[in-house]
Amino acid sequence: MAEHTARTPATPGVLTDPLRNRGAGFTQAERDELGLTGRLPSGVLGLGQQARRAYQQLQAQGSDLAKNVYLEQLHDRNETLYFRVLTDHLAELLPIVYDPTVGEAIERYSHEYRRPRGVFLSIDRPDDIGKAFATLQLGPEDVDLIVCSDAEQILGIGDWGVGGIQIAVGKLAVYTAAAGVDPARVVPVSLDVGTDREALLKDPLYLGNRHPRVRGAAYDAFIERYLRTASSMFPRALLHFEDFGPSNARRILVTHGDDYRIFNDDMQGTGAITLAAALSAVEVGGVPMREQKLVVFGAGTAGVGIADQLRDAMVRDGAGRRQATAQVWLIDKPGLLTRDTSGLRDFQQPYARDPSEVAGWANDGGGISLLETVKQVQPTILLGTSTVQGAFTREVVEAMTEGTERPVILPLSNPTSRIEARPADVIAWSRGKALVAVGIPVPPVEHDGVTYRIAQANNALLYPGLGLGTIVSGASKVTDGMLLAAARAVAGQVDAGAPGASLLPPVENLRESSAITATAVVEAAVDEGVATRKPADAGQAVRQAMWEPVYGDGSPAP
Ligand SMILES: NC(=O)C1=CN([C@@H]2O[C@H](COP(=O)(O)OP(=O)(O)OC[C@H]3O[C@@H](n4cnc5c(N)ncnc54)[C@H](O)[C@@H]3O)[C@@H](O)[C@H]2O)C=CC1
Ligand SMILES: CC(=O)C(=O)O
Ligand SMILES: [Mg+2]
Repeated sequence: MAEHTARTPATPGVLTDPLRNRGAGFTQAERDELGLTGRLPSGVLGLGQQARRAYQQLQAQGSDLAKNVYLEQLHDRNETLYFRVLTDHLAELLPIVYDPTVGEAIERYSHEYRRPRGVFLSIDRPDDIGKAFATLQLGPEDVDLIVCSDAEQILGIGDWGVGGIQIAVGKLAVYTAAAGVDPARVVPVSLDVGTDREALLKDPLYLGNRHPRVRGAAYDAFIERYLRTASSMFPRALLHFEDFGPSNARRILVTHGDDYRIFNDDMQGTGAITLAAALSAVEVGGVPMREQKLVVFGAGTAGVGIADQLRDAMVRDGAGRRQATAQVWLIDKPGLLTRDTSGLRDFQQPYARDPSEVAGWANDGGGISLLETVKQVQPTILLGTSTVQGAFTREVVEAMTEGTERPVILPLSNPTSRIEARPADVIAWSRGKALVAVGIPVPPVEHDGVTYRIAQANNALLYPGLGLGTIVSGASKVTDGMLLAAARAVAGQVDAGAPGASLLPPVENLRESSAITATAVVEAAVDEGVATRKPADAGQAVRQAMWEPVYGDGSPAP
């Protein structure tokens, strides 16, 4: 077979650089100037026309996964066009580029693979971290944000090895579409430490490291090296951690949170968006925050991250710290967690109950159940972060409704196949009393003549604004005060009191909502003394910083 030689016809670089490529959007003058003469059909389309054509092509795809793949290919060809399509149809396309379809794309990564996006760092080649980042050819001032994942706990679907790069890509797409974070200044990273999923290890097409997950000192050293290298090469970058396993997620944040500008979305972002939903619910339900009683079903990264933030909110509302901690009950695989539960993890310990307190509770030998706990405790809030579909049964919801006037029920597990209860069932079983939020987009529910809009308590409603505020303020870290400010800003955008009203703002308004959240975060960063930039008008600074999907000269596209 003939080898390609140096005489192979070249594709002009600008057509293969998604950040600069405009395809048929290049004007004749631009084509001449950029060496594209004769390399495109004669017609010149405006960005709006290109976006309409791309949207039509998208509609022709036969499944959500095919739409995700189509959009990723567009992303790799022309980022401005990709983001124009995404922002024009944000509510419709968020579930395609992000939760829940991104879960499928991750599972299918090695099979659907077209071309790489991001930086792939391997635990087998730790010396290459700096070299890999250097290939980006970006300077110390050029990066605002890096999202990394080691993919041990992707959404609710577990360990997906190198496919986890797509959660970093998806999270970054949302940062840009929802909050205008500049896509030229972000980097998705896969931290490939191996995988424990047999099916991947045996799959001949699997593209990641073909060995079990490396744990212990070698893992910690790899993470530390990543943090050191990323933050010394890109000192302004916010380092977002996504979908790590529970013990690593927490340990990394606790160990390094004071030294690096780290944000863990599954703990902090999820905690803050759930706090926002709870703040809205408290307005409706009338029970003050300091008196809330929270049962967490699924006491992992997200569940305990949320518990911590709700406990802190109770303390700020006047409860003593011990008291507030005692108003949280954690349930995991062994049932209600008590101090004598074996295998209790360190972050669960503060909430473990005294065994004498629950000695008289029903225990079938398999532990104290969710239903028994709800009956005994009469909680005001029930949280699901377990990945166990259907765990919130009719009996559980009815017991919640008997115990409190307006129960707050939050089945937050993703994707759809993992949700603890369907919102329509929760509304029906609670006779319209429950205040509900879930992790994925769901249509409104009709019950007894009322239309219930179901809030999407997904961290995507909060982290883009939080990240933008962190970038605009140049905050040296993400403080609890910034998280609280973000939660309050999100909650402040809704009036949850009207019948059937949502607890959180709609995704349709995400760009505006993120701007409001980012402004509050900038102000909090200044107040907390961590801002390195202190704009006189935070709102104006945020809006000016928001990247728009338009071509070069910034003029609106036809
Ligand atoms: N809505 C949102 O914004 C977010 C939702 N999540 C969702 O929350 C879920 C959990 O995620 P992570 O906390 O990251 O995972 P994780 O693995 O850290 O936590 C899950 C916990 O549920 C427990 N669990 C499993 N089966 C159980 C059972 N039968 N009974 C009681 N507990 C059980 C596990 O032992 C573990 O402690 C996922 O579905 C994820 O998609 C996570 C982050 C954000
Ligand atoms: C939304 C998200 O971060 C998760 O489900 O893991
Ligand atoms: Mg996550």
